[in-house]
Amino acid sequence: MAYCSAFTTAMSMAYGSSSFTTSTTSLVPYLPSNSTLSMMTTFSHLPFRFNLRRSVRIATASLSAVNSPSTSFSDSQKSLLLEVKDLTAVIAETKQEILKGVNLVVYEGEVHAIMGKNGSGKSTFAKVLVGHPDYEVTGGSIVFKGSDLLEMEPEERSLAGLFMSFQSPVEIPGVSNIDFLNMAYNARRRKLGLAELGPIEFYAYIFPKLDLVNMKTDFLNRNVNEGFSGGERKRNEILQLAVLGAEMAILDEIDSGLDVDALRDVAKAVNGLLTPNNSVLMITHYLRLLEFIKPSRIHVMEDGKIVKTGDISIAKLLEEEGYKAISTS
Ligand SMILES: Nc1ncnc2c1ncn2[C@@H]1O[C@H](COP(=O)(O)OP(=O)(O)OP(=O)(O)O)[C@@H](O)[C@H]1O
Repeated sequence: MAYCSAFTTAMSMAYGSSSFTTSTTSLVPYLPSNSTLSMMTTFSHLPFRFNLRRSVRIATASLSAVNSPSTSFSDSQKSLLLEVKDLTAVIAETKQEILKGVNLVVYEGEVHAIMGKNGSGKSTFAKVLVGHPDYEVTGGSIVFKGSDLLEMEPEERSLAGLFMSFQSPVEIPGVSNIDFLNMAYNARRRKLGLAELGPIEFYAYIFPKLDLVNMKTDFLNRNVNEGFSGGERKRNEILQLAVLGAEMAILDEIDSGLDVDALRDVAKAVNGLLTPNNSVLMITHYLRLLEFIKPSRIHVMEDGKIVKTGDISIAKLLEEEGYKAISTS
């Protein structure tokens, strides 16, 4: 399937010089277009190509769940959110197979954790879910909210409610955090037919969310991720999630590089964002995160496949005995 190359080609042909190259940041699909940002911005070391104006147009629909009021529900009312069947994928450039038949089912309101040795394919799986162009899907299916995710461009996937926090969030020089979030949030409001929030109203909206991730207000005036420590970047990712929302948040090692207080803050923030209607898929190496954000299911990935699924006891076993305790090879 030439999904990724089709994506890259389509973006280049359709948007040519007004597109820009940026990285795998979770906010890329929400980038707004205004006088500050509509200039072409090039981060030449990074792979994704997106168009600012188009990104705004498509960023405006379904980022809703986190910001929607919660409703009470029981297990029998749960809806299927994500169904991955026999997913195989290769590195686009080398055709090396990384995912070798991943199966996963996630219902609304569930928290799933993926663990696994370094290099087992966890981040690749997450990136394939959001349509990263480094990978080509060669088989299997991904259904998200009843739609074929593989038929959607990366931006459409975020429109459909996927959010990904990457292991290494990127900097966006020259763009302040608050402007970035305000414009992205307003783009969504425009699409929903709601009045935009001016700077003061937006500040009132975002202020309690800063508390959620225990971030100082100074961070709003700093350029996106510029000079942020590893922990601050992670908090900033969760702030973005809190502002924009998602029906499925994919969090790739949000615990890496966090001190114990920051871990508690980030976990508390994620827990605060959970509703019966949205789900979290988190990749982690450590039990400590799972003690803060309680997963419904834990999956262990090995050599591009999920080889074991269970409850928190899996993480405890791994912590005590390492991967040899459950290795299939
Ligand atoms: N774009 C790429 N180019 C080359 N190799 C890649 C690429 N993406 C993934 N790989 C390789 O695929 C394998 C799986 O990588 P991946 O990042 O998915 O592992 P992971 O389970 O997330 O590892 P970790 O726990 O160390 O983060 C690794 O051997 C990695 O080097």
